[in-house]
Amino acid sequence: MPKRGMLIVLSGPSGVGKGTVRKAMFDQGGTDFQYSISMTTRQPREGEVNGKDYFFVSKETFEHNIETGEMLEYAQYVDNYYGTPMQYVKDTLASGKDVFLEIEVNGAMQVREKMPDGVFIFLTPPDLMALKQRLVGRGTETMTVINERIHQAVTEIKMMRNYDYAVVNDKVDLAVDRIREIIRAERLRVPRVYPDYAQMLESKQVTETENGKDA
Ligand SMILES: Nc1ncnc2c1ncn2[C@@H]1O[C@H](COP(=O)(O)OP(=O)(O)OP(=O)(O)O)[C@@H](O)[C@H]1O
Ligand SMILES: Nc1nc2c(ncn2[C@@H]2O[C@H](COP(=O)(O)O)[C@@H](O)[C@H]2O)c(=O)[nH]1
Repeated sequence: MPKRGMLIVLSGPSGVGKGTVRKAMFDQGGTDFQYSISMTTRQPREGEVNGKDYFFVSKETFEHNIETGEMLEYAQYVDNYYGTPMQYVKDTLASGKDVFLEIEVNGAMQVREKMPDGVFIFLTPPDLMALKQRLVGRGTETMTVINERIHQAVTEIKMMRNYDYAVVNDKVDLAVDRIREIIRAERLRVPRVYPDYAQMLESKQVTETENGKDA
């Protein structure tokens, strides 16, 4: 059976640069993360492609998927549903590949409950003014929605303490380097949950004794 892949969860307020940092990291190469495409009821932005940026679905479809237990996590964020389809994450991790989720904080905490062996990283802006400038600069939301997202950001930033790591996105390249360092270190750490190495070593000794190797 292949070793299970690593689950990386990147959260942070809307506009902090999660997508930008993730794309820069993937473009640089040297990592082989499988990006989990989220499902949402929000309307596609100009240039967004169904099945690449998101699975864009109706509210009815999303709610059906919740009822049938197909979502690993989901949240309502500023009037829309966003969530992670479970099957892709499960299958990909089981095949030994690493999975990258880019999701907001309430969803991330649901994942943490279900998969505590994941690595949870919170991307922060240098300050709220920079965050607002990034959202305005992106030009994808109305000022009303931007203000709602900033309001939400204040609550989200307070949840940073529930993460394993906080990374400041002051400069994209620096943020990428910091995330790479975290992943490098995480690959060396004793697993938090599974497998239990101590138990594995103990059971190996017993097996070897049973096989007469210690005799
Ligand atoms: N370090 C940075 N310095 C300046 N601008 C940045 C930085 N990182 C990202 N940006 C810009 O900020 C805007 C928002 O970035 P991005 O769309 O990646 O954010 P996001 O966190 O993925 O947002 P959302 O959660 O809404 O999808 C973009 O216009 C991007 O170019
Ligand atoms: N809980 C989840 N949050 C998600 C998911 N996919 C994206 N998001 C977050 O939603 C907001 C808004 O996104 P936008 O594309 O409308 O700007 C942002 O914080 C995303 O990270 C998901 O699957 N689950």
